Amino acid sequence: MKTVLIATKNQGKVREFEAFFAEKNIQVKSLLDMEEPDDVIEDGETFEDNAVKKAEAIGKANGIPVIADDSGLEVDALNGAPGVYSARYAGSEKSDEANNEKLLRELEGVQEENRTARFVCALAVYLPGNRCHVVRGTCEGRIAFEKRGEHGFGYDPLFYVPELGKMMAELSREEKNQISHRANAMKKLEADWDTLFN
Ligand SMILES: O=P(O)(O)OP(=O)(O)OP(=O)(O)OC[C@H]1O[C@@H](n2cnc3c(O)ncnc32)[C@H](O)[C@@H]1O
Ligand SMILES: [Mg+2]
Repeated sequence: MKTVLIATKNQGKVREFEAFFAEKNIQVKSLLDMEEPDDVIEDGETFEDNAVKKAEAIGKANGIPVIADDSGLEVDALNGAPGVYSARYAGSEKSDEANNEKLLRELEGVQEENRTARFVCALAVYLPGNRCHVVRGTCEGRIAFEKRGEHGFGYDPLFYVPELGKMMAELSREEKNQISHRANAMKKLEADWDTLFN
């Protein structure tokens, strides 16, 4: 069976990629399966910069096809914050709980109609010997006033998806994988699938 290495240490992302690739009969590995993966410093100005940096560093070190995901949340009332700083919004220890609390604090007093936001996902594909290919997917929504839902990860309990009338964290993995920023980025890669993994 073909294998793709996802250059991430985020278990939530890994589970979503496993569901995507199960359909294609491609096995998913991640940095969580490796003993001492290289640490890649995410100091890019854009999601794309960081995704390419992660994919190239891990791909070159291992000599196999790699997909890296750099993602985050852009909130309009906060001028696009937390953006590329989404993982460490509330501090260097990367806590989803603390990030969500900070987001609610920063949006105190902001009315529902002004709480528009989007999830963004840049996916970079590295194939040995080739230059990285990068795509972007987004998902539009609104930041709620309190957390709801048990599924997903990260900012999902605060992200309301108007077209479904539910929070992202209220969607099953299958439902999220139809509409998410990651799903929309994966759809853009689909066209290149045959060349990427033949
Ligand atoms: O860099 P890797 O190892 O992939 O893992 P990470 O968790 O550090 O991932 P990022 O650098 O891409 O930071 C993404 C941030 O955006 C959040 N995020 C990304 N995708 C999300 C999703 O589908 N739902 C909720 N939050 C998400 C996530 O919780 C992080 O806080
Ligand atoms: Mg990261």
